[in-house]
Amino acid sequence: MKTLFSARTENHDEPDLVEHVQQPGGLVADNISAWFGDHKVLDRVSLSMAAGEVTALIGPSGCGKSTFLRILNRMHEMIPSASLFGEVRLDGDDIYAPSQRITSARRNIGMVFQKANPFPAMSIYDNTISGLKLAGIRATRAEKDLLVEDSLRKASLWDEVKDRLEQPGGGLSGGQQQRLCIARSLAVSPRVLLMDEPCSALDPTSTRRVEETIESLRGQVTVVIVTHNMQQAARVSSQCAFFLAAQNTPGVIVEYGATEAMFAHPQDDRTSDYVNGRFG
Ligand SMILES: Nc1ncnc2c1ncn2[C@@H]1O[C@H](COP(=O)(O)OP(=O)(O)OP(=O)(O)O)[C@@H](O)[C@H]1O
Repeated sequence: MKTLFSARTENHDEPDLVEHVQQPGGLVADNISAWFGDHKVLDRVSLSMAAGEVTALIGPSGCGKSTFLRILNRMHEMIPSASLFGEVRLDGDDIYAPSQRITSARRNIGMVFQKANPFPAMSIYDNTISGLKLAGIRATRAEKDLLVEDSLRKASLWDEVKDRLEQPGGGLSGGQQQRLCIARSLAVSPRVLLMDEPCSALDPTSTRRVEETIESLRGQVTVVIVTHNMQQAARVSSQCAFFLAAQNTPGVIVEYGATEAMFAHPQDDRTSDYVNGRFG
């Protein structure tokens, strides 16, 4: 992913024009435990998410997949009662180290939510680049034009909206709004994109478009996606982690590996039961 724009870095007061290239990052979660108050919801979960690959997190409701995802970009700590133990490293750098700014984690590790959340009254153009200001990135109009087109193309939305970029984002269909949110995340050139059930509110056609978008991002950004849809996990991911929380116990990863192998020859009976729809 290569984008030309000016960046205000955390160490400089003045923006300077840089050729900004962000490669996909390898993400490692090491020994993660998490709590809401004294309710422990994850127990010593470790997972490597390979750079440029798509990793799917699957498992029944309530086993801690979304909590784990939020820990990967420091959103968990926004919940007042929430706490965690363990380490998350992006290409070896601990994102929770005291020297690391939360804004830097968010910039490098973007997130797309279950429900599309564009700014409804803001134009499609401005929605796409709305993350730049927050990320401290400045760009000229010409650079923004390039970035808007590039991001909307990556999100497979450009052809549908190129003639109405000044119209409000809220006027798009649900599926288009979700792809607009993906474009908005991509515009700040993240190294990792987290997706929390991004298709659960979409019809089959929109779901297919989002899956095509995910497929096209392979190699450009590391994707971690939570999904309840086993077919979707099989279609889009190369790696898969199966989470499970047995009754009244915190969530753990039961099995992790190449998606194809996990679906064809699961090692654990519980994985087999889940991927074959026998529970959950
Ligand atoms: N904000 C919160 N406050 C208190 N408890 C929470 C909060 N968010 C989640 N939990 C609890 O943490 C546990 C894990 O929830 P989480 O949403 O991470 O699971 P999940 O596997 O993503 O579920 P789903 O597939 O239904 O989205 C559940 O017991 C849930 O009730």
